[in-house]
Amino acid sequence: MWQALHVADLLRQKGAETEIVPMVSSGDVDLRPIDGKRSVGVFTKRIQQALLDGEGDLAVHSMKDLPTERHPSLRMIATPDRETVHDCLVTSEGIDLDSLSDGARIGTGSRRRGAQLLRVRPDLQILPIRGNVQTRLQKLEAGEYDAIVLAAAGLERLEMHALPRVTLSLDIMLPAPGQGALALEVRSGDDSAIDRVRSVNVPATAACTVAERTLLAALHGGCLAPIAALGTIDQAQLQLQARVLSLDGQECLQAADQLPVDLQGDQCEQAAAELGRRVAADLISQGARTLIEAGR
Ligand SMILES: NCc1[nH]cc(CCC(=O)O)c1CC(=O)O
Repeated sequence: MWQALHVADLLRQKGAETEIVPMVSSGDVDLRPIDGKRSVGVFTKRIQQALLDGEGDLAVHSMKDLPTERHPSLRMIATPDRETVHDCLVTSEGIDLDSLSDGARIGTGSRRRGAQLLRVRPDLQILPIRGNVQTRLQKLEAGEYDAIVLAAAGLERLEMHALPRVTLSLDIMLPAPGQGALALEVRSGDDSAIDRVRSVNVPATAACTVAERTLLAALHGGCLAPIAALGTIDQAQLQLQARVLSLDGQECLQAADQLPVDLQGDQCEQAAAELGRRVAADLISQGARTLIEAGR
């Protein structure tokens, strides 16, 4: 809801009025453990169906929840400003990773988060957790876990500034492709929506996230694999760093590369995609496919 209202606000600044159509996704209500096929697209499918059925004209997704395989009748056409990309450790005391007791119970259903934590703290117990941010916080509070890992973006959007949490550094926890960014999707061919929605696109965010998502797609990992990637722009250079891990964190392949981009140019997203493919190829040459297969 926050994200939809935010996009409505951005569109209003560009002179376009909108109406919010609230919806509950299965990711909000299905609390069963994460499982291969069933868990792909749980936060986005319901909303995409509403677009296809004409219940709405614009879908607002968390980009990291949106599978990379595109629907033939839908188009992701804009990526507004990005929130913080980091993950953070949430505990009742606000302690850091080093201060967690030996064998502490960590709630995360994300293989990417679990593997990166185990890489630096092999003693931790990684336990499944599901639901939206509020549900996960309730489970922490109830004592089911000693800590949980959440995206800073979600907490900042929900204005949970008082929540005891520490930011995990990028050396320890590289984010999911698209983390902190929004994906705006419309029906392909809906030219009036496309024109208006394009006006809130931020080219720098689009370039970074295209690189991250192209890498993810090239690895055929799907959104559940232990794959982390982050694109950044510094002095007209687009940089992409990425990691593929074994589930126990004992193996960790890393790659990074960069190329010059012209954010005003119309070739920018193609260049970003090229960078994503290049970094993916590097990881594949190091054996990423085997790690990803083993982690299924
Ligand atoms: N999988 C749920 C989800 N989807 C997007 C966010 C956070 C906001 C974002 O990354 O854009 C979250 C919660 C979390 O991972 O902590």
